[in-house]
Amino acid sequence: MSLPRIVVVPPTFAATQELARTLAPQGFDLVISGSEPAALEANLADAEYLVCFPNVKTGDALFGAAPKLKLFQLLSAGYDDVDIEAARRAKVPVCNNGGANAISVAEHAIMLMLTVSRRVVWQHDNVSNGRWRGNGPAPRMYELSEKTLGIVGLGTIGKKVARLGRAFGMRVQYYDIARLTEDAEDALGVRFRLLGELLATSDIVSLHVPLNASTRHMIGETQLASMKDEAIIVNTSRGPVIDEAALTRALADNKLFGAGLDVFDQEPPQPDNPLFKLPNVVLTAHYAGPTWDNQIARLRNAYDNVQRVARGEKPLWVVPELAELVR
Ligand SMILES: O=CC(=O)O
Repeated sequence: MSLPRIVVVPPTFAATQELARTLAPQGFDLVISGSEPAALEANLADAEYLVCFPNVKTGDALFGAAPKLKLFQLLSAGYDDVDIEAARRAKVPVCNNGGANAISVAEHAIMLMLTVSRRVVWQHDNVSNGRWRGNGPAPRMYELSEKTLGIVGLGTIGKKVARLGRAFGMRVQYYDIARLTEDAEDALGVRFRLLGELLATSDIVSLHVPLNASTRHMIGETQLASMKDEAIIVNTSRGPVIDEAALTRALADNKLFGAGLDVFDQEPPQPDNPLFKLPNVVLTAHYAGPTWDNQIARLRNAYDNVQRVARGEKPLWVVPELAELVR
């Protein structure tokens, strides 16, 4: 009898492909595939499980090529690029990585808060170009301690950011469509605020919402204008959650102290993106997630879910839009 097939589409790094092999559970036929539709669809013909990133092009063609598919297991937290309606038609549950990257993304968010508030890029540029502290007066720099951190989206990642923020001595407030119980808020040390109140009263705002129709451009010109003059905004979620043009204008006009951005409207951004010229931004290349520790953690979670389904159990971390498929 042939073994159940898992198709894994890892990122292109050779080392990660090796990791995908090393961590794979026994008792399965493991196929490492590229993401090009033709090759992938050929590999999917007999596959019961697909483990991949959302850069795999989903749609009726992909699900049609995989008639035995029981689980579409993402290595990512976000699933905004996945064709959820096609998955629903094919009756295949889509699962995310179960919070595997919460630590890496939360640490990255804190790193962006620190590098923006301490003007690290300006300092590095001066020191490494022989200017030591620069030619003019030093810009203002801030501590995190005693500042108010506003977290937008208190899921697994947002909660981790809250804990780290508390460890830095910050007051932490949050906005989410679902409010915690008062006991849970007390245990985490956070206070609920409506979005408008949160934006107007936070020194640092950190975004941790999924991208969907209600979060696209949830931070636009009006919301940016309502923020404190010296506020910092950090985005490690998805670029389109912020109106990038409005943010660029606010930063250029010094309406905000600065921004730390790991995600952009378009990735990679165009070479003439005006954000590149601004002194008050720190930009990273959508690298908040993929630490090596996280590559391991998310493959482990993915394979655990595969084994769960293979045992006849329900998968964990099904995206809410498809919850009815596993009821
Ligand atoms: O962007 C990264 C992820 O969604 O995990």
